[in-house]
Amino acid sequence: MSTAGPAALPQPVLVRGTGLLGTSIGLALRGSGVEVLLHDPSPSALAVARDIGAGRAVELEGDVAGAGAGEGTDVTTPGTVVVAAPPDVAGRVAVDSLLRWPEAVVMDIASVKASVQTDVRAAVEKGLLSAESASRYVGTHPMAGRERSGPVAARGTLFTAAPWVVCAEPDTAAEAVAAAEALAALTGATVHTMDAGEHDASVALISHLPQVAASLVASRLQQTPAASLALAGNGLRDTTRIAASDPQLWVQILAGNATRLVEILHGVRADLDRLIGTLEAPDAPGARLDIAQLIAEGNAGQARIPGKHGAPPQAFAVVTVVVDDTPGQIAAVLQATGDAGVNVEDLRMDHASGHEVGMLEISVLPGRREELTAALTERGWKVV
Ligand SMILES: NC(=O)C1=CN([C@@H]2O[C@H](COP(=O)(O)OP(=O)(O)OC[C@H]3O[C@@H](n4cnc5c(N)ncnc54)[C@H](O)[C@@H]3O)[C@@H](O)[C@H]2O)C=CC1
Ligand SMILES: O=C(O)C(=O)Cc1ccc(O)cc1
Repeated sequence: MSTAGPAALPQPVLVRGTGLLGTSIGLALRGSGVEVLLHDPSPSALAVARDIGAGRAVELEGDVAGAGAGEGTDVTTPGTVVVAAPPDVAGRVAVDSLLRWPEAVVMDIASVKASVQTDVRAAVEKGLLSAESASRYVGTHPMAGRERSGPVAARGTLFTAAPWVVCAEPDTAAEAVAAAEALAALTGATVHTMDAGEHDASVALISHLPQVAASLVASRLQQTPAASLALAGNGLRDTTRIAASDPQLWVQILAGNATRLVEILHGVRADLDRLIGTLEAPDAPGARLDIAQLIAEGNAGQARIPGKHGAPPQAFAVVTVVVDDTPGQIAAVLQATGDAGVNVEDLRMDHASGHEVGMLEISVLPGRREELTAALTERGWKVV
């Protein structure tokens, strides 16, 4: 857990790269009263970020192309630089920032950490940077995002209760670690400390494998007749949501962590080959047990995923209520739930295609299900 207070964040904070993440960081920091400067080589990305209130747009000295949307070359020296550029340029922008502002803490938020760290260390080896200068760099990664990119999709609440990894390496200055922890905490995130290698191995499994799996499943749907797709339920939606992600970003993420991901994919391939073999002869002795084992192993892995806010996994009971597809219905059900004194642990809405009704799924503590079902039924709601 972070111990750094807001004072540990040197201000102003300059965000370099005002896409989805950079603009969301700007919005979250502005919401906490932090002074934020913005820069992006794309004039439109910069102007949108500025216009939605993520900070003050600036132009950088020596940026010959000039972003054009800044309010003149900035003379303010940033106390902290957040590099929120795409992964394949994040290292270069981090080194450039360390050189430009010799006192500033420089952090990046790229999805893969070892490659950015390598770029910073290479600059030291080439004599471009002193080891002391490089110690002002700290790699970080907020584990929050969206399937969409660009500043228009940005949200100041994106990081609320999300994990934010801070890679404290032996050669990272304590003030840089403290600044990163303070920034993450100011956005509402929860700090997790690990080194870059441990981070990259972790995200290969918890982020990069799910992306590949979602893309592989969703790619099967390209030629599927509309009549079949009309039957789709939450299973398909849950397993393919992130298949809508930006290909340009994911090319860089997967290529940047390829070695670690390939190791995991070999394991997946072995399991897949075994499943295919089993299903080719489903009546062979032991085949049913093999299938049951696969599903049970999935149960065991799924049960280990922590709940919201990093809480231990918890099974909630779900109360499903049929609501008309008209304004105010969800609010009315939630009001009735509150009146019954039952806390909503989670909520989702499901629409049956071709029907004017929706299914509101209210997750509650298992011991409260009967009570809520009775209370809602008594108030005239249809609980299924
Ligand atoms: N999209 C996601 O869900 C998450 C992304 N990240 C990381 O955040 C970073 C930004 O990703 P997004 O905001 O999603 O991408 P994005 O595509 O929405 O924004 C990237 C921005 O960087 C700008 N840019 C390009 N070259 C630049 C340079 N040399 N200097 C400064 N800015 C430059 C682009 O013009 C663009 O506005 C990436 O490193 C990504 O790995 C981290 C967590 C989640
Ligand atoms: O939408 C989701 O569930 C994600 O997992 C988004 C995401 C994408 C890239 C990252 O580096 C971190 C998080």
